[in-house]
Amino acid sequence: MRNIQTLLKGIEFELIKGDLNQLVSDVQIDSRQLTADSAFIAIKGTQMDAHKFIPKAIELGAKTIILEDEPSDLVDGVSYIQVNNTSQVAGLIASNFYDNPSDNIKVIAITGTNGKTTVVTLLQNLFIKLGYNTGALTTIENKINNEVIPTKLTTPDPVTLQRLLAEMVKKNCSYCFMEASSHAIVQGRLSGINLTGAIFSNISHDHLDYHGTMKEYINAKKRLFDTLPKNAFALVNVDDKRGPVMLQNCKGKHVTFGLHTMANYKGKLIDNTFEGIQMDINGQEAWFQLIGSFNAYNILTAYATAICLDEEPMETLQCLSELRPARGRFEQLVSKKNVRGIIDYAHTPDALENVLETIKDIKEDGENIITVVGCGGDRDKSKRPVMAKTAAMLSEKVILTSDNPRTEDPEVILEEMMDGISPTQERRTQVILDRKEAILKAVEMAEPRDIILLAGKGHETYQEIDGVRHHFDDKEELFKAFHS
Ligand SMILES: CC(=O)N[C@H]1[C@@H](OP(=O)(O)OP(=O)(O)OC[C@H]2O[C@@H](n3ccc(=O)[nH]c3=O)[C@H](O)[C@@H]2O)O[C@H](CO)[C@@H](O)[C@@H]1O[C@H](C)C(=O)N[C@@H](C)C(=O)N[C@H](CCC(=O)O)C(=O)O
Ligand SMILES: Nc1ncnc2c1ncn2[C@@H]1O[C@H](COP(=O)(O)OP(=O)(O)OP(=O)(O)O)[C@@H](O)[C@H]1O
Ligand SMILES: N[C@H](CCC[C@H](N)C(=O)O)C(=O)O
Ligand SMILES: [Mg+2]
Repeated sequence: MRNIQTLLKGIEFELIKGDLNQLVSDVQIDSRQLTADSAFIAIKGTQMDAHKFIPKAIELGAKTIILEDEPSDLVDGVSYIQVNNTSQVAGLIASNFYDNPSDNIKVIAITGTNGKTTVVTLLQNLFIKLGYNTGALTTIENKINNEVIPTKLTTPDPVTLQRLLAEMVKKNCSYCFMEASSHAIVQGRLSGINLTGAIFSNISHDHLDYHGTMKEYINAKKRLFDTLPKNAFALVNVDDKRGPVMLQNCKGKHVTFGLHTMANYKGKLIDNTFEGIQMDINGQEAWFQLIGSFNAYNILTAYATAICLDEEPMETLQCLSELRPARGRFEQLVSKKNVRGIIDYAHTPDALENVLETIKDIKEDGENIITVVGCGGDRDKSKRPVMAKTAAMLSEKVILTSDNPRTEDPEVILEEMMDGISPTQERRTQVILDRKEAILKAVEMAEPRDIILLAGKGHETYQEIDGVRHHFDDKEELFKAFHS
């Protein structure tokens, strides 16, 4: 139990009614999770205004309400605290409730359109190898050492995030590596975290449905660096023209990496094969088990981060070279007929282009690429024709199929993808709505040595249709198709 005064440390507020010495048993932003004597933070979200749940919250036992708008009825025995922006202070309140966990664990957050999960996974596995208890918050799952905690978000909500950090501190973790999605940064899910470092991977077309314009999307990512403390490091990719933009108003220690630009950490891709990549990092050559030229960036990022955290260069390289890729990122299966299947989470135009370019670089003449791809519903519609066009430009054959339609009509999503296909490409493009059928068709069409790319769903083990997640796993379907 903590008293309200402790929870509000460092926050501007007004006590409308009640007692600041009141004890709080828990903090929640979701009225459905409330228990007796908890504090409810009413957030104005994108779908609804949680102020309407305040009466329900009190009924369920909330004794403290943190809000923006004063309600007409004030209930006796309940403390009402008014703040400017509940969404932005939720993390601070939760941090105070959990005893400011990020003062006792080094938290490093990575933002960028692509590569976050890969880098966080590399870093967690690297630091475990280096002997540390380490946590990781990723799109795939949250982890405390090897313990898996399932998640539905890339960056947890602000209260869950602080609770997870507190759990990591309890389990003696020295580090937490986490993804900071642009949604999370804008919604203040990271507030209350005292960051040790922030990383920028890259930025390209995504999430314009949410941010509106590329400028706003870039600004969202930049906010992570604008608010970084002086003693933290800011590690940015200077091959991306937005890398230097991230550093413009950043008080932290500026550190750069790149493959093509002068940087503190300089990498060079030497060889790129279906088994791995050979690269030079600051004058030292090493072999890595991740595939694809874009992974040279992810490896360089993990290396640079480790050195920023005072690890020894040779030991770091040695451990990195032993690591496997994250689930659903360029995972390969080869059939008896010698068809290569690749499962990859490319769900943005840039990722799809990178992964296809890399396959083209590695493959031999005469080997055809068959790409199976869809686009998610309730997500940036403007990606749809671009991703279809990219697939058609860089593959011999394309099957457009369903991804996670969520609340949208998958036929409409496919029509919007088809808008990106030119009349000449149409002859090499098929539309098969059922993803399982699409995968079967690709396998049926493939000749020995052809390459099938299943893009967009990577590690996901579900297909979300009308709000319901049905079991679906690209890797499982490909395996079955290869053996049927
Ligand atoms: C668009 C978006 O980002 N939405 C996130 C946001 O919810 P919201 O602002 O829309 O909330 P809302 O549904 O309007 O509800 C407002 C408030 O009412 C509360 N509520 C709601 C119902 C109820 O009965 N009682 C109650 O108290 C909710 O807990 C919330 O605090 O804040 C919630 C808590 O943090 C998130 O769960 C929710 O993620 C939704 C499910 C989502 O799909 N988000 C995606 C777009 C997302 O965040 N993606 C990024 C990754 C993108 C990437 O990897 O590229 C991520 O970080 O996962
Ligand atoms: N550094 C990179 N640059 C460009 N593309 C990349 C990079 N790393 C990975 N990719 C591509 O992006 C896909 C997603 O990678 P990853 O899951 O690591 O990114 P993410 O940033 O975590 O994505 P999300 O926004 O879904 O959390 C990969 O499957 C690959 O196709
Ligand atoms: N984190 C990304 C994942 C997209 C994955 C793709 N399979 C889709 O459903 O669109 C998002 O929420 O936009
Ligand atoms: Mg991710």
